Amino acid sequence: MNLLELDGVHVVHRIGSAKLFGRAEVFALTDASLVVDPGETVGVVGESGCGKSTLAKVMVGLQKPTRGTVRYHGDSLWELPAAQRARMFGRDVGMVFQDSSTALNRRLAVHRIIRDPLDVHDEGTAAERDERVRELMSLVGLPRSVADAVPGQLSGGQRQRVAIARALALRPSLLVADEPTSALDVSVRAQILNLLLDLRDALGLAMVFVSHDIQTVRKMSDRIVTMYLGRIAEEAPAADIPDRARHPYTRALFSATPSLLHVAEPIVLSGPVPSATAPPSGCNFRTRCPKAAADCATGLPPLEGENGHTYRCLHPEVPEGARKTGVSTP
Ligand SMILES: Nc1ncnc2c1ncn2[C@@H]1O[C@H](COP(=O)(O)OP(=O)(O)OP(=O)(O)O)[C@@H](O)[C@H]1O
Repeated sequence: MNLLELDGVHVVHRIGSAKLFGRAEVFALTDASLVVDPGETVGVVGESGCGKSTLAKVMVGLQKPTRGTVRYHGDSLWELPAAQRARMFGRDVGMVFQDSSTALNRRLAVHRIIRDPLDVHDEGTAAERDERVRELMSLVGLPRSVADAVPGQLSGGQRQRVAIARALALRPSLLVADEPTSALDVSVRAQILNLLLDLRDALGLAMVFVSHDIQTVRKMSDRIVTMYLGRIAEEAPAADIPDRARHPYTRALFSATPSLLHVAEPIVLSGPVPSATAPPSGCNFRTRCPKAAADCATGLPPLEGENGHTYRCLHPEVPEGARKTGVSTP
């Protein structure tokens, strides 16, 4: 059974006021279907505003889908009673956010922050909780000397270690990390990424790793999902990305880093990213796609592909030819 399954999930935000300038709809996530299996790492990558954080929030139950189903261990989460849903998410899914300086309660000492989920879920005796906090601090490489410090007294890297310890307190099966290193100094990033990899292996965690840094996503992930303007463009085993990528957006994203995708010239996308309030009809990438044709404007491209490598594109790249010549012609 899948650990987590998203089936046709849409998230639409209604913004504005009917009295002032009128209401608008923001299509933050459109028809997202995705499975996370026990023990695997799924990397989610895409430009700013493409819906990565929305997808992460849906996965941890912080965002209710406007439409579609989220199943955890086969149970449809939003059909469960609220208390049961909260218990399930609280216990079995941990989340680490981008900016630990705002995600952690700045008035609480480190040991209280890490202990909080144990208290909320009434886990063990007081002595067992204290012991678990000591164990978690050691697991994430925090010295005992910072147990009484408040977040403001810690370095950015130490704060992120506290956030990771708290997320792991209840021994979750899944850790969702949303840009966990983008607020950190470059020198500290590798340490936190290595820590996440070590913890994943030691604890057998499934992990969803969200980032706009494609190099990092590629290093961390078993499978990679590329997102564009609220939609999943392509999903593939990490070994297929970028060389065997079929969606032009995936290739464009990776061609910006020549060490990852060798093309004669980077594929420069034309025009701005359209607004999420008025995404283009048909394939929403067509207004910037080097391979766009007239048929891309009508209807959502069907999901194509096999063996865990799927994409939505009517004119996909042909990997062999593409590897030799860059972007192939439509
Ligand atoms: N609460 C909200 N109300 C209105 N619009 C929202 C809300 N949350 C997100 N959005 C919009 O939904 C879209 C997707 O946002 P999201 O934060 O998921 O993207 P992202 O890929 O994580 O971006 P970034 O990399 O910049 O964090 C964007 O257009 C964003 O402005």
